[in-house]
Amino acid sequence: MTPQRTIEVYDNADELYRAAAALVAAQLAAALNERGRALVALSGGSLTTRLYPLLANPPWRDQIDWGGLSVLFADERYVPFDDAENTYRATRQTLLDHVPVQADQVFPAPTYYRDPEQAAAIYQQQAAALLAVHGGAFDVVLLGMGPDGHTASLFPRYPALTAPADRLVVVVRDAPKPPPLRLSLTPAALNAARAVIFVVSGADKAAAVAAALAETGDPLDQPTRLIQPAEGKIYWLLDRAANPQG
Ligand SMILES: O=C1O[C@H](COP(=O)(O)O)[C@@H](O)[C@H](O)[C@H]1O
Repeated sequence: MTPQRTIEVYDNADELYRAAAALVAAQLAAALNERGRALVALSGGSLTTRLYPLLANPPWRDQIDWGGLSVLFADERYVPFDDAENTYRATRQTLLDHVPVQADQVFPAPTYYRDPEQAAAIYQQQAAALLAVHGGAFDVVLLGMGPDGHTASLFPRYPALTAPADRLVVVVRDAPKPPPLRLSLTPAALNAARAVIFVVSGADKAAAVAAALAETGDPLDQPTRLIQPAEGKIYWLLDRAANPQG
């Protein structure tokens, strides 16, 4: 089934991120209201500096019953928790340390294992267990996109794109964007979602947005096209600079 897709374009980045905060808060509030709990997968990069500080503050912070939330990461850079590149660290600094979420509600990717394959296996178990508790789906998967079209740590033409359907987490080696070693949820895992929200800002991403929204071309060249939650909705929130139509 093709998911329902909504594209919204905002005049500038400030408006984009405010709209994204409103949408994320509304989706999580609705899930919490309906089921008493919600599962979210968070991404890193610009979302940590632009979106998460908004969610950590009124009015959006007050719309979410944080006690019912479980938090996973769509991807993680394979660096220690105290490394400036670590997404869990950045997310704590800009969001999680500022909202009433307890440590046992947050599931950082365990990048402290010497063997990343072991870390991926453990993160896979955690993701599977959380999905089972949450009815088999994330309530919200929050994604960015790089100028090369990568999303989470799914880079064009990388083996992670064709991971078997029962794999939820993969190790990504030699990523073209540093740091080179990463963990990522797979397309199959990200597609187990009631809502996927892409938030994309900046003129350097307009060409990748055009390819992402196109119906033609090889999806392995454009990983975002593999994100098609059969039972969910997709939102593309763009600022005018990132919109291929301007
Ligand atoms: O490396 C990453 O890049 C993507 C996109 O980041 P952005 O800064 O261009 O928005 C991000 O979504 C992902 O989580 C991160 O690991």
